[in-house]
Amino acid sequence: MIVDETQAREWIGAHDGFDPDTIGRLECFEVILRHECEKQNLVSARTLDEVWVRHFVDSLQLLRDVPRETSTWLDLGTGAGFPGVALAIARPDIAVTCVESRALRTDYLARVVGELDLENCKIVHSRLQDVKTAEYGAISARAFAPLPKLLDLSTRFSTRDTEWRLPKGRSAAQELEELRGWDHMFHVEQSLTDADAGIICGRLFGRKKGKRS
Ligand SMILES: C[S@@+](CC[C@H](N)C(=O)[O-])C[C@H]1O[C@@H](n2cnc3c(N)ncnc32)[C@H](O)[C@@H]1O
Repeated sequence: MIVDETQAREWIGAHDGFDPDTIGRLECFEVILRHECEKQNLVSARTLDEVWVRHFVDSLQLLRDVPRETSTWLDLGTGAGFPGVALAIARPDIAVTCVESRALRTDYLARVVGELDLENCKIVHSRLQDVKTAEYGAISARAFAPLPKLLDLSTRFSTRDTEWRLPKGRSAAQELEELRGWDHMFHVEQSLTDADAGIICGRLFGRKKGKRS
């Protein structure tokens, strides 16, 4: 378990799958995030004492067991940049598309992308419902929507090979247990940043025949 900011930095710095500039870019991202938090409500105030654990590691742990050749990633409701922008920083070889409906947030996200020169990160200002359908190698969503609604909205971006990574906090096991009407190979993985939190991981094959809920 990663419990403090020092451990979080060490975990990221020691990760041989991440870009060598990851720590430096995350430091720049942190500066912009803190500055922006004085102007708009982006993350809960108490998590600003633990940005590296609660946001950076919490985002980057989603790369665990994602095949190295994965080249496209869709992040739903990116908000302050999590997990989408953090993933784009650590993995410049993945084209990350971040969808966010609120203009104040996408203006800020576009500034982050510009200042960090993140050529692999595309910010889409739109409701997810209005985004053009395309297939992605991986899909993530943190604090976006309850699982059935999330799948309803985003299954059109998935193939049978798409890796889903859905941090769900304490409700992960229950949300998965209660999911009905979908063929999937999801399971819950323990979060590295919170002993009580889980991440729904795996693949989605589509709706069960004849089911609508
Ligand atoms: C609770 S925040 C989570 C933000 C970020 N993923 C995080 O974990 O820090 C949910 C975000 O999803 C965005 N959102 C909600 N519904 C959306 C939709 N239909 N399409 C795109 N973005 C949406 C909201 O504007 C908000 O920024």
